[in-house]
Amino acid sequence: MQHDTFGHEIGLAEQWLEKSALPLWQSQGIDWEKGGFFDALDLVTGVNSANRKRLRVITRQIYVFSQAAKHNIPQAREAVLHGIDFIFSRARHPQGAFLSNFDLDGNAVGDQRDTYDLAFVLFALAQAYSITQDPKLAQEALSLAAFFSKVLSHPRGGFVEGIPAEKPRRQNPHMHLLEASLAWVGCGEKTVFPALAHNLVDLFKNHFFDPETGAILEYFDDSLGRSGPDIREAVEPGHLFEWVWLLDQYESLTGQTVPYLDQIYDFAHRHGVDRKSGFLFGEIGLDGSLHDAKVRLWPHAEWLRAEAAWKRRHPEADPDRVRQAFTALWRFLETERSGLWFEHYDPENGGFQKGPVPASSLYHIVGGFKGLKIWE
Ligand SMILES: O=P(O)(O)OC[C@H]1O[C@@H](O)[C@@H](O)[C@@H](O)[C@@H]1O
Repeated sequence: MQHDTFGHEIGLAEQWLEKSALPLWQSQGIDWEKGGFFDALDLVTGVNSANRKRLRVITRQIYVFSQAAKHNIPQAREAVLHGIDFIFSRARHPQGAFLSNFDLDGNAVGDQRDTYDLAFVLFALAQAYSITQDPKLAQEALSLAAFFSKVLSHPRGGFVEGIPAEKPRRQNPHMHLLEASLAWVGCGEKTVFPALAHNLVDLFKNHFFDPETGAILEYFDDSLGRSGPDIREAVEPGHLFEWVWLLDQYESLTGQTVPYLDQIYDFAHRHGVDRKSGFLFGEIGLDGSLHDAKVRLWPHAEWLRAEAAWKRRHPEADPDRVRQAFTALWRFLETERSGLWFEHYDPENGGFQKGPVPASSLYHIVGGFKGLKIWE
């Protein structure tokens, strides 16, 4: 039915990406001279406003430009190779894996190897592999996966937070590791990554997911339980939708069924959406109570791709749910300079906050829009 194909939204998304965001982030967001990508652009001038570089952003921008390269956007492939070059030449740690933080010149700052960021390295390698088929990228991914299992795995299940291993343990790095594993499954890897994906979904089922409510908890103790004074009972609606999308991907890539997906989607809708503003809440409790109404852009991009996946799973579902999520995301993009965005919304403090525009969110926006099947 034409009415449900979201042609209007797809048109807006493609136009925003191709005419505004990608040209701007290509000209202002890549440090061709000193390597890597800039961490944030100024909301008004559109030039770099950060004094650091981060592995997280380098890897996420590799995803953005890989998607753009598949759509033949000029210089996108070069941007991907530029990012990969930074990871291999500047970020490699002598004892294995990759460092997280750098100064503007690309010199390492500190010694941290962060599990969340390393999951994104695996993800970025898959993205670059999908456009180059370079076997070196697959070898690097397999050796990083071996580092995960030999060095980062936690004796009580899952993975430590990094080296050094911070507390509390979180579902978040595991979620992104599942995303990375599925990206490699999508590239045709048949042994290491399908097994890792199954292992992570088991972990999800046994620890992160709360079967009584349909919620997903964020923080855990050493045994991935929830006891101890430091373990906050927090649920992030953005992550609920992110898991809906990921578990849908897991089902279609592995053929396994995930019976509790509907429960998560229902919990997210029942408690995660602020009916007054039309945005998601930043954080809620296990009982659905409001913890924090302040919210970032990225949860809305995850909301959009979850709704788009949901509509494909349930063709009879109300298409307005997809439009509602699109509208929420779109409102973050309505800045004076198209291609930039407001990152923070605070309903108690004047709505959108006019701060620096973090590069880390472009990955979410592209992912959200791709959920609508743009560029296909
Ligand atoms: O490092 P920044 O830019 O804050 O991004 C980090 C944030 O990214 C998002 O994708 C989510 O995974 C959040 O849970 C995370 O806190």
